[in-house]
Amino acid sequence: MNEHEDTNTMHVVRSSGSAADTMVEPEPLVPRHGDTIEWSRGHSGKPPAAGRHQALAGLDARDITAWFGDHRVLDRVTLFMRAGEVTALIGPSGCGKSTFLRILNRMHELVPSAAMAGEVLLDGQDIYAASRRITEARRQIGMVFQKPNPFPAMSIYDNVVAGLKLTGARVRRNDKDDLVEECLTKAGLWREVRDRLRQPGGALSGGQQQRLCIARSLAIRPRVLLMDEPCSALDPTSTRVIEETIAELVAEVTIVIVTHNMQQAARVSNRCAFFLAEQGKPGYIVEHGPTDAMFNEPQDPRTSDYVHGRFG
Ligand SMILES: Nc1ncnc2c1ncn2[C@@H]1O[C@H](COP(=O)(O)OP(=O)(O)OP(=O)(O)O)[C@@H](O)[C@H]1O
Repeated sequence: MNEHEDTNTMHVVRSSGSAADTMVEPEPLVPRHGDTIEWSRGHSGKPPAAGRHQALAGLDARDITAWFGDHRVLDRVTLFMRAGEVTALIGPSGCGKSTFLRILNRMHELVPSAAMAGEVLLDGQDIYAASRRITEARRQIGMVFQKPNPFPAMSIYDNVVAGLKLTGARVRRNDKDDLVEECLTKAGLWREVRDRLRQPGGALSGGQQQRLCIARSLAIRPRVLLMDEPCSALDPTSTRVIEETIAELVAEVTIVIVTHNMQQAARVSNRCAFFLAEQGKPGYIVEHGPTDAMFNEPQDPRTSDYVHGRFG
C-alpha cells in the first residue's frame, strides 16, 4: 500500500489485507488473554462496580487523518470529548463518523488497508504511544455496535463476564455474582433477566441483547464507552430504555455516540460534533459545541440545515 506521511503526522498506523476482509463485521470487543484487571477493593471487599472508584476521563483526538488504502476519509479532525459527558457525532452518511469512532479505541487498525495519523489522548496519555498495548486501549475504551453482538449460545451471566475470562482476571464467584448484578443493573436489564441468568443471551429481544452488550462492556470497567448507532436496529421502546441507560451511565463513564437520529442527539448528548464530507473530499468537523447551541443557534448554515433535516 502507499505510505501516507506529512509534516504534521504524529503516527502512521498501517495494516494490510484483501479488500474482501474489510467487509467483515468486527469481533466483539473484549480484551485478549494476558490482560489483567486490577480491582481496587473497597471496605466491603467487593470488586468495584463498573466505573466506580475511577476518575472520569476525557478523550482528546488531535489532528486525526484516516485512510482506507489511498482513499483519505478524514482530514485533521480535532475534537475534545469531555469527561462525564455524552458527545454525539452527527453528519450525513459516509462523512467518517464511524471511522473516527473506531480510531478512538484502535479498532480502525484492524481493517486491512487502513491507516491513520494523529493522536488520541485518554486522560492525557496517547493510546497510540509505542509503549501502550492495543488491548489496554480497548479495555479502557469500550465499544457498543449498531447490531447487538452477544455470544448467542452463552448464558446471560457468562456474556456479562466474558471479558473477564478472556483477560485471565481472577474474580471470586461471589464477587462475580455481584459484578453481574451491578453491570446488568447499570445497563437497565437486571430486573428483566434476574430469574434467567443461565438462559442463552441469544434468546433475548434485540433491545435486551443491546443492553446485555452494554453490561458486557461495563464489566471490564471502561473509562469511555463508544456507541455506534446503538439504537438503529431497535424499536422505539427499546430505544427509550437505552437512552435512559445512557443518561445514567454518563455519571460514571464518558460516552461518545454516533447517531443519525437528530431527536436522539438532542435528547442524550451534552455536546455535538457535526461532520461533513464534500463530494470526493475527506470528512471534517464543520462545527462542534453544546447541543443546545448546535440545534438552536448554530454558527454555520450547513449545521442548521442538517440538524433541521434539510439535507443528509
Ligand atoms: N472498511 C472499509 N474499507 C474501505 N473504505 C471504507 C471502509 N469503511 C468505511 N470506508 C469508507 O470511509 C468513508 C467513511 O465511512 P464511515 O463509515 O466512517 O462514515 P459514516 O459517516 O460513519 O457513515 P454512515 O453514517 O453511513 O455509517 C466512506 O467513504 C466509506 O466508504
